[in-house]
Amino acid sequence: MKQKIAPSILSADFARLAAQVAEVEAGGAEYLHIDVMDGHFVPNITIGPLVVAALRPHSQMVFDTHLMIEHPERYVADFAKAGSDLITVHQEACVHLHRTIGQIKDLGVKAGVAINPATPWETLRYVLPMVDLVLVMTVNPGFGGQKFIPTMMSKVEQLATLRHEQGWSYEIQVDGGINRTTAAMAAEAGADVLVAGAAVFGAPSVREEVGILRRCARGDGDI
Ligand SMILES: O=C(CO)[C@@H](O)[C@H](O)COP(=O)(O)O
Repeated sequence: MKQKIAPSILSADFARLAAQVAEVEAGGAEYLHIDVMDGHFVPNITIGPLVVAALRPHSQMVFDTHLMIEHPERYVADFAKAGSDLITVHQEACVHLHRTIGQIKDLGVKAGVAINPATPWETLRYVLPMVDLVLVMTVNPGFGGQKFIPTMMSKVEQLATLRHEQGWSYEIQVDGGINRTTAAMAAEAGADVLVAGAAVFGAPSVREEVGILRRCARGDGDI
């Protein structure tokens, strides 16, 4: 299986954001992971729909918007209008998760659901048939450059098994601490989409690192 690579712009040089996005796209990244943080659900504050809309004309990648915000239902329409192709909300931030996922799909974009490290995947049991993506956080959300939590791989394995057994179609995404080593671990567990911030944007060649991570995920070594 060929894993998709989703560079996280959280670790990009924001003064050269469009150029950095172009570099990862030239490197073959399929998704652009856009981390939206509100200073409430997570301690950090990042960007809003204006930045998504500004980048949209510059890229053909799937705009994968990860909302780490409280009351995401208030903002999903703005992010869809700005050009997001996929909007992921946190289970922990949604009082009415089923309704919010339905709201995202009604906007004509793909819907994802994310879980923090302490959240069991079983909490998603009744929304798994309706989501396009499940994001298993492999760090506690809020910051780039944190250490991968390997025990999260059992969630990935169980979600992959359940998908197979039930004939569901969600992609499994991992996010946090993904590098040349952990990319292989996540792929082995069954992850389809690998988010990577520091590993991509901190690399000597941003463009080449996308392909290197993909090859590492496939077990082809770190060259
Ligand atoms: O959502 C988040 C952090 O909350 C991530 O998308 C990070 O941006 C990943 O960064 P690295 O751990 O790959 O540096």
